[in-house]
Amino acid sequence: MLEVVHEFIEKHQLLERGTTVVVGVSGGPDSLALLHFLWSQKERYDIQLVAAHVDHMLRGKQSEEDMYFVKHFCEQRSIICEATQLNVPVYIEQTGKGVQEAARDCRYTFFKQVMSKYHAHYVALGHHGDDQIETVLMRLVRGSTTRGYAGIPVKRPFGSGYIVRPFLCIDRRQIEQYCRQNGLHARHDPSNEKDDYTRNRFRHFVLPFLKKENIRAHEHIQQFSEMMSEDEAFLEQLTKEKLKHVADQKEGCVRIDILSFMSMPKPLQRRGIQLILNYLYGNVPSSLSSIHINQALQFLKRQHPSGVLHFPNGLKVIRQYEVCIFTFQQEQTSEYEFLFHVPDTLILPNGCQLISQLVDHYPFVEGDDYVVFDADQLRLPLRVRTRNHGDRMKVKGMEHPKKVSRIFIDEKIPASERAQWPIVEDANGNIIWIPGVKKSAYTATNITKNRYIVLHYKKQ
Ligand SMILES: Nc1ncnc2c1ncn2[C@@H]1O[C@H](COP(=O)(O)OP(=O)(O)OP(=O)(O)O)[C@@H](O)[C@H]1O
Repeated sequence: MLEVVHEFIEKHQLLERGTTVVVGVSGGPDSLALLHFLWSQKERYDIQLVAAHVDHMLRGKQSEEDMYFVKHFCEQRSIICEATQLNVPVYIEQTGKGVQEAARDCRYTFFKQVMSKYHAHYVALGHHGDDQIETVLMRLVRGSTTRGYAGIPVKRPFGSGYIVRPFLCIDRRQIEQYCRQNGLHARHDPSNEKDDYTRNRFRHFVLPFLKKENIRAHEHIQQFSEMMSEDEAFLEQLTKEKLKHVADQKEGCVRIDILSFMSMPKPLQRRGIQLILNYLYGNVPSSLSSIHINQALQFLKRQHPSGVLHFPNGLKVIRQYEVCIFTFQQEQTSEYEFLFHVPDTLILPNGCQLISQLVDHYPFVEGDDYVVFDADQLRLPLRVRTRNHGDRMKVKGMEHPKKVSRIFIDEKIPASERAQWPIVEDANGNIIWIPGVKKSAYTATNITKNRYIVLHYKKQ
């Protein structure tokens, strides 16, 4: 086992000579073996060690005992130990995060503090080859991004240096063997047994089958993960270069030229969307998934020239003809004007739809979201646009045209929505309908004909 790990460290340049390594030690077999391994090899690598342990205060007395266990283990070997108790339950209450995510947040913040205190270059963690199998399979089954399918990275930037995982090349069985050979009696975390965590179900049901097929399955999955990471890094770089020509970003807003974007090869389109989302979110929310990337791609491809997609945390994807804008900005001042054919479905920048239909009898539809016109009286084509200064409409049942601005006020349309509200006019420039608000005098009065145009305003 030792040689395999040495080769792996060498291959990925996981440890630089003369540096300090913080080892995250939970007290379980994996991280205890890692600490012991690096301690026994510290002359070979010329490294200083600091063990870092976090009691997440989730398992009462038992997790406190884990902390004393790690401290004692380090004392016996003169290893510096930084141990702390962090109140994860309170953090969960404050943030509403899940237990695993919350514990991880707290732990990683502590690792950064320890790193900075000791000017360390590395945080070494005890993830191993079986963790890798579980992670890759779980992501394939649940769906993830291309970067996600690559699984757990061997080395990634973190704080003032890197997180490294020297044990990804070996599996649980080899670690247990190492523990036995070196007389290491690790602590036992009962939450690893429960089948109510997805990971544990993969561990208990899928892994034994794979190991039976091939005892070295972890090596192959690790190779797959490394190949995926390399391919991904290359394609991401390529995407970044291409994006420079089709997108521009300013003040938390990205604008892309749709035609040029869609002329990029498909694998770059997908990564392009991912990069834009990474850039805008900074920390991509967990509610964002590959489904959103697919949605955005479909949205760019479809026939309709306009519309809005709503993504988590208030991010909007707005399509306006040949341009698509990704933005968190609330106020969209942009005016619009669209031709509105019959029949057609128009998706408006406010996310609502306008649907037109030609029917052969008078439809008895009610409310301000529907309007019916006599097809022989209406001058086509229709247009849908935002309001203009001085707009007036002949309101049904009123003698004089009424100012559109007055109608908005009387109908209590929120001021913030008026600039984006659709107004429908005929080919003569007469306003024939304010969808969802008011009908005009141009609506059909004779109900015995056989050609009517029905317009429907479908709110989100
Ligand atoms: N409470 C903790 N304090 C410090 N480091 C931790 C802690 N929990 C996990 N780690 C680090 O993160 C790695 C992965 O954690 P994970 O919870 O997936 O595994 P684990 O079951 O805790 O592994 P181990 O056998 O090391 O206990 C651990 O191997 C260890 O390096």
